[in-house]
Amino acid sequence: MRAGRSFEDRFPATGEVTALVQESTADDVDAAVTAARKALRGPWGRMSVPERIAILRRIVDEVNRRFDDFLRAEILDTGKPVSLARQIDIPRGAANFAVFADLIATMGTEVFQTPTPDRADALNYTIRVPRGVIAVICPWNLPLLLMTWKVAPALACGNTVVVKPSEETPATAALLGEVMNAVGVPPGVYNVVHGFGPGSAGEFLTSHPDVDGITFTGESVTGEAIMRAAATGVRPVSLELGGKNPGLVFDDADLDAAVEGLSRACFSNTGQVCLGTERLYVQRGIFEAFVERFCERAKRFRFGDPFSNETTLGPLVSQVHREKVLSFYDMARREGATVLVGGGVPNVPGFVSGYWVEPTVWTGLPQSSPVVSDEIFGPCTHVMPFDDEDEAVALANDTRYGLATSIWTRDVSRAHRVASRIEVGVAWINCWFLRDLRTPFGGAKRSGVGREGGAHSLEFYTELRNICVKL
Ligand SMILES: NC(=O)c1ccc[n+]([C@@H]2O[C@H](COP(=O)([O-])OP(=O)(O)OC[C@H]3O[C@@H](n4cnc5c(N)ncnc54)[C@H](O)[C@@H]3O)[C@@H](O)[C@H]2O)c1
Ligand SMILES: O=C/C=C/C=C(\O)C(=O)O
Repeated sequence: MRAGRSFEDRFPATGEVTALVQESTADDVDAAVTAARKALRGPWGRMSVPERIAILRRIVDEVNRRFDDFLRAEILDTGKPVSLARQIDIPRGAANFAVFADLIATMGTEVFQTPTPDRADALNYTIRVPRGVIAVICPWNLPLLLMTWKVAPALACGNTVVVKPSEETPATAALLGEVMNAVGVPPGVYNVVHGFGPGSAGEFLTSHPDVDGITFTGESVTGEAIMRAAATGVRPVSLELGGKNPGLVFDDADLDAAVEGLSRACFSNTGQVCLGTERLYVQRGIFEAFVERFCERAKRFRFGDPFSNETTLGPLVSQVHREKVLSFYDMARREGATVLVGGGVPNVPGFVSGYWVEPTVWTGLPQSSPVVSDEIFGPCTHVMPFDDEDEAVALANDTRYGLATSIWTRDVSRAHRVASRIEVGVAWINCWFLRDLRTPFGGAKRSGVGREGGAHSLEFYTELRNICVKL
């Protein structure tokens, strides 16, 4: 790192500055990309697949050995409760490397025997080669999980990476660098640059001509900017973007399970999950009963010290994000919503300057309200009744986004029928965020481009080369 500006990293539960982070300059980004290119041509590029797999497995072990360091860093950056980070963020950070080590160990490619006029035939076979230097641009909501979700398949496939974590959550990407060094990942394979988007490290990286592909998770408008940057030089992108995900509850659903599952979908990680639910549609016959129980459940979340096991809901990630979420809380009120739960800022003793907001449930708004159509990314949801299946599907699909849905019914036929009609990349039936990392993951419509997960990740992280040999 050379001289440049620095920026503050804050603990969202108190607003206290926990670190000063050096902002990478255009020269730093260039040095990182150059190092990544050089590493491709060095020992990493010549390494056999079993050797790479062995390194990936050592990464898993080292992340697990330093579990508590990762846990603490992630909590200080995000403010999320320790119970959540211990169960989801850090284990998944390690698991991502294990899954792609397994995948790459067993992947085959296709072969065709092609008839020729002399009847000797030809063989067409396909090999996968690394795409090259991959830029990995990450959001702040699940920093380690979403970063390793991209870095693991990139490295498994033999690429090198330059990672730009979110400016809100820089710590675990830096810690992972220590892990890479400790387990013998060659220099230049995993690089981290820090900073913001426009006019900073994000833009420097995505517009760098020696980057071969860009994988991004974040907001849809940022995805558009990144796609424009990628157009220069015709670089491929993989985009996992925003959502306004619908949850559907039919009148034959297991109500207890639906209330529990959807309360996680709406509120866990303080609503800052791209797959989370911000629109609930409930069949009219059970509307009152569902809403009553759902609101009761929403009131049971406990704010407090993110490091305490008792805490089930943390603050939002930043003051700026809190202003955005609260502006939607105001708008809902102005537009005449009935506020069933929350709608404001809680008093959290000992943490009064943290970025807290209450879990919030509204009814009574039309589909056209921005509260019902725009991604808020907070612990809030609007609930609306529907009469039949066709109406539920139409309401669910009435959106620019298409990331995920969660459907609750005991009617097996209906469950499959509805899931296949909702325009999303990921449909869950009687569950939410039940992830099998071998499955395709991504969004339809404005929620993204491409799919990552299992073998689907290879579509982005490798280039296919077809070889035709005349026999
Ligand atoms: N589909 C998914 O898998 C998924 C997963 C998690 C989050 N998200 C989405 O992410 C959003 C929340 O995350 P966020 O606020 O960090 O997103 P964001 O788009 O504001 O920022 C994401 C990253 O992009 C960088 N960036 C911003 N502008 C850039 C530019 N012009 N060029 C290059 N880089 C730039 C940021 O610095 C950050 O690292 C929500 O919209 C959420 O739905 C989607
Ligand atoms: O906020 C979005 C959460 C995305 C989750 C994943 O990408 C995953 O589970 O791999």
